[in-house]
Amino acid sequence: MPMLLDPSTKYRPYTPLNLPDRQWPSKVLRKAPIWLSTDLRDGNQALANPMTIEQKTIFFKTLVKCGLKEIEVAYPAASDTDFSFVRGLIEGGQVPDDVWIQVLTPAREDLIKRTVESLAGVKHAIVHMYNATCPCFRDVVFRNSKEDTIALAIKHTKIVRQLTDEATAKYGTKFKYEYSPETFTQTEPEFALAVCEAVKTAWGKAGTGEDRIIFNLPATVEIAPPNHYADQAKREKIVVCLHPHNDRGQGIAAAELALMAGADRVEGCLFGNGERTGNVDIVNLALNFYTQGVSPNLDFSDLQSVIDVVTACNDLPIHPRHPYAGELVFTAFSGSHQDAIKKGFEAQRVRHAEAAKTGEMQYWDIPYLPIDPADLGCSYEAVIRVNAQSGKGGIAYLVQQHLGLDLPRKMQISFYQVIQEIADREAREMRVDDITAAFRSTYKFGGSKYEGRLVLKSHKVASEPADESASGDEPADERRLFDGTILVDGVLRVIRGDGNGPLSALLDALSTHLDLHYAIREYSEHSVGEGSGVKAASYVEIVPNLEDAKSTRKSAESWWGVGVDSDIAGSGLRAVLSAINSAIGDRTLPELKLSVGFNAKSGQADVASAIVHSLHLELPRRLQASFFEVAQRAARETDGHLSFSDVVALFRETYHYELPNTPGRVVLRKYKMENVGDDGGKQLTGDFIWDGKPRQMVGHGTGPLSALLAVLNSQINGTLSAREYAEHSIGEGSDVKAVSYVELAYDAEGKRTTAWGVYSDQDITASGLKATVLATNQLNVDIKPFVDGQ
Ligand SMILES: CC(=O)SCCNC(=O)CCNC(=O)[C@H](O)C(C)(C)COP(=O)(O)OP(=O)(O)OC[C@H]1O[C@@H](n2cnc3c(N)ncnc32)[C@H](O)[C@@H]1OP(=O)(O)O
Ligand SMILES: CC(C)C(=O)C(=O)O
Repeated sequence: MPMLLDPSTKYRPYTPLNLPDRQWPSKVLRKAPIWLSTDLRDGNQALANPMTIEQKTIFFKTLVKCGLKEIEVAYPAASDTDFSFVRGLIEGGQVPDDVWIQVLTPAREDLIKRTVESLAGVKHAIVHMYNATCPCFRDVVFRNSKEDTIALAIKHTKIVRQLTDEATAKYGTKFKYEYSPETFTQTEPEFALAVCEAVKTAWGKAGTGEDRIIFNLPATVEIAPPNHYADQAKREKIVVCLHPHNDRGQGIAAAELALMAGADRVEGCLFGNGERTGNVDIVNLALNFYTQGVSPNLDFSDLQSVIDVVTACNDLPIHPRHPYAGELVFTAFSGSHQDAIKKGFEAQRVRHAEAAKTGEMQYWDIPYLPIDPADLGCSYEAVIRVNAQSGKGGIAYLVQQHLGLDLPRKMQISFYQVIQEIADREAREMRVDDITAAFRSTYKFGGSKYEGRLVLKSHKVASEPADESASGDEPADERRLFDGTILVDGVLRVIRGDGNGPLSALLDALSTHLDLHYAIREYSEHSVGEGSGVKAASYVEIVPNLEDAKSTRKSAESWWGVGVDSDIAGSGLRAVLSAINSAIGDRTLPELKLSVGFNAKSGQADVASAIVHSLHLELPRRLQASFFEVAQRAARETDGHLSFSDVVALFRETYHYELPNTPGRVVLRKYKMENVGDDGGKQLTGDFIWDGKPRQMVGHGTGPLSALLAVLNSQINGTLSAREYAEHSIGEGSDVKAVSYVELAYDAEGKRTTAWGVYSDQDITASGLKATVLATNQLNVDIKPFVDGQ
């Protein structure tokens, strides 16, 4: 059947009230009403499977926890379950002293008796009686005249009065009386008033404060706009109570307008459960007050646990778009919303910091979010969710929240394209984990799982004065020398470069050693974290290094990279490698080939690469230079060529590195290192072998090496001194070892000779001492003759 073209032939419009001097539309709500939850009655009676006693008990406790002080707990005459539930609450002492339980009864003597019986022994109770008053019910359901209807209400009010007086005498119960002209909204207003007047007289003890009679105005069926309902909510020394239903979807509006018109109390259910389209939603109403800065006197700070109880007990879901409580209400998918929320949070942070200084109010003012989700116990996790409708702002917000990285605007755009492409291709929402994983793998960021083809293993950046001759009148900037070990497709390589800063020095090294020619177009950085754990985050945009600076700057192609490190130069270097990893894709990189000797093509760094790759030794720069000379000499002495393994074998031989039976005139067999004095001085007591003879000797110094040098210098003519010392670890976990590099200078008879010692040991002090002994044995030291007994 089609819908009617002229519905006026079937449906009568409501009759509006003519109140030309109504004032309430300009009133503002500044105080929350008295709340009554009727979840356990009106809500319960509307369920396909009414709640069990256990469910009602859990629900009741939740309502008490939320701060409800008046709770309609049952229609006790309806069923044994409802009656027993009320008895259980009272006998089990589960009703707090400041909570009034309310019970509903129709205007029938047998049912009123049963109802009041259910309340035996309670401290505070509200008996709520109803009879329908509108023409349709008078004519059809009760077949009563107006007079009969009033008489019914009077008679049964008197019965309630008598029974409650008896209960008060017996148990000391304090009662309130609530009367509902059911179907109030369909009743002639003047008749509803007449019934209420008659009931008030019949009750006979309506007073002030707790003795006020409650007149409830049920919108049993919502039939008119909310202003019409509000027009009827006038007050006269009574509690005017609202009981809105939601047939026209106006329950909230009707309650708010009627409160503006002067009502005092609202009956409703959590999340709007109840007959048909439900009762007015108490959570929604209460939080509307809250967001106007008015305390609702209810606590929904753990809203999810309330949702869990209510949905389990009612066996009804909450719509995902339900105000305040729906799963999606604090969620923004669309780009412009996300962007506005992100900007809103940033601006609010600044505004609140300022207000904290001046003592001004820190108001909540975030686009699209009328309430702080945190006030309801929700995290911001769900606020911004990403799908193909989302923009850069929301994605950047999630990266900031979850990785602590505040991406520069252009990088946001670049990463947005990555996410957009995945979301579109896979036609699905991108969860936070998807986004952070995409970020990590795009920028090779965050640990070995996301490593790229180039990985920075260790580096040093040194400075040296720039070439003065080239600098004109201005003082010359310092040049930076980059020395690093990087993993290139799994092969450790030493690379070196120089530039006017650490990043350009790295780019120079990549250009020299790996044929990668890029320039930096944009760079920014910020700190991450606070206090001693603070780190630096750097972002770079690289472009191909083209012939001229202008084309380079204007390049259409660019790649972004990010790096985090406790050291700001380190974070920049990592950011450059992150960007380079994106730029190279799967392009083939030049392999490490050694060519030492005649027509040599390999430099010091290539030879050092062979050592770091095979032995994991990151040689100090001067040792690289020294060993390079050794290698070149060896190449000249052979056929002019050294293979990769020849170079490694040559290193081992030259420095007796990890060879058995290390030869030498001086051997340190055992030692003991002790702290002496108050200034951190060291005393070394060592079992030595000097020219084959065992000797125990003691030396003092400011550290272990100087204590050893003191022993050595006491036994030789001339002086040994440490020129350079370096150390690093090799391996990981329980296999970790320390390797020490010591360069000694020997000054004797006006001549200086130098030599390196390299030693690895699980004990870092031992590695330094033994490297020093090895260096000593490389030098032709003049050992003093031993005097017996020394
Ligand atoms: C709008 C609301 O939400 S009102 C509350 C509605 N809630 C409920 O009805 C749930 C609980 N109700 C029940 O369990 C039952 O209906 C009971 C126990 C109250 C009564 O059961 P029964 O005696 O079997 O009657 P029934 O369920 O058929 O109710 C209709 C009778 O009550 C009468 N009635 C209905 N409302 C009222 C009232 N407020 N006052 C007096 N009588 C009433 C009807 O006129 C009808 O009487 P009739 O049999 O003489 O024609
Ligand atoms: C009994 C009354 C208050 C009622 O529930 C209604 O009319 O909706």
